[in-house]
Amino acid sequence: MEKVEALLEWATEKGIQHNGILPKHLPGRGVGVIAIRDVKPGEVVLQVPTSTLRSIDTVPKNVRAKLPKDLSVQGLLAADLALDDTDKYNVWNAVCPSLADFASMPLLWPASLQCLLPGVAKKLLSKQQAKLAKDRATVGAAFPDLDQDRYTHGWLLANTRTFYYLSPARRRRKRDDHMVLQPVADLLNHADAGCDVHFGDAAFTVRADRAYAAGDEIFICYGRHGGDFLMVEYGFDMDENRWDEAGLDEMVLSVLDEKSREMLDDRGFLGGYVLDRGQVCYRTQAALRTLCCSEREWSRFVDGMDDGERSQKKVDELLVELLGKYSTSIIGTMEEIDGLQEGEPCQRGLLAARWRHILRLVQGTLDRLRQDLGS
Ligand SMILES: C[S@@+](CC[C@H](N)C(=O)[O-])C[C@H]1O[C@@H](n2cnc3c(N)ncnc32)[C@H](O)[C@@H]1O
Repeated sequence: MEKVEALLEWATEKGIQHNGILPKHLPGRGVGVIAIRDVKPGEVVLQVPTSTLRSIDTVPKNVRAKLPKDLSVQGLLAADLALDDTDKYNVWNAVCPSLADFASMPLLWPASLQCLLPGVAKKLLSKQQAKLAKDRATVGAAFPDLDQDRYTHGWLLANTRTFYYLSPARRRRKRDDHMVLQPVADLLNHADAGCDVHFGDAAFTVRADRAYAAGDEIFICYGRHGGDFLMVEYGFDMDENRWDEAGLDEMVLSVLDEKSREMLDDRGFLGGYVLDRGQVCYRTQAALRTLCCSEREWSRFVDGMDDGERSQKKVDELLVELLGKYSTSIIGTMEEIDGLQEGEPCQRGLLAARWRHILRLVQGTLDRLRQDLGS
């Protein structure tokens, strides 16, 4: 762990205070941060002065001047990371993942695995691909000699390690312009609940949300993200995630006729169907109800004037039928993944894990519905 020690020495010189914690390699999670003694709830474990951030403001003028103003901040930070040939950030860079370490990101998977992603993840991936292609073309036009892999590496670092910091000087700028990179804090891994974090004008502060024993990993929460988002944006999924959701668009849309689609589109309810650990979303209830009651009754339901009780049994029966079919198709996809040789084991493993988590959500709902229906 010499690199980590060098980073901590460099960080301390820059005024970064770490208290009772240490970065450590953790199986399956790259580098993370662990407690090295018992930590009490509320204790400040890390403080990173805002003077150490890499942001839109620290990109050298010679880089910024060559790039158009409408380039995304992610694209700009990526250009800075890829073009930087000074040794200013060497110690920090040495602890960051290499391009090969990003193998689990679906963006880098072979197309044969990408096409087996769940629908929600596929949509997220296609937006991400378009964003990268746009940034790459813009930066490539200004810096034609820039190596593509170096740019992709910088782009993925910016994608997975930026924080949102509303700096006083830039309050009026658009949301994305507040993305910043910060040393040491960028080593904290994600959990669905984690330490309390606060960005003040002077520093980013991480406080223990609970007691940690020596050896426990210290997490922060990157946001209330479901597994599809975590997989595409960060390259991992979690076995336990209270915010996880399973997308149901393909399954629900496949049974809607033209008339139902029109009714739903008119009221802004076409697509975006999900279920989580507790329930099937209201949008799904509205969509399936178009097939289970009169148009008048449906309008009253979406206007909030009818609780839908009269049509609930029919909706639940339809759901049981659809979720049953969905389970069967997920099991088929998992068997297909199992027989594949394409891509790297970590890629196939993540894809299979994602489907396993979706299947668990779907089957949990199925069990509940069957119990309610007494079937
Ligand atoms: C901000 S960095 C955290 C530090 C990172 N682990 C490293 O090695 O530098 C975010 C990346 O960490 C990994 N990560 C974060 N939380 C994770 C978790 N709960 N399980 C697995 N990987 C995680 C993912 O690769 C993600 O893209």
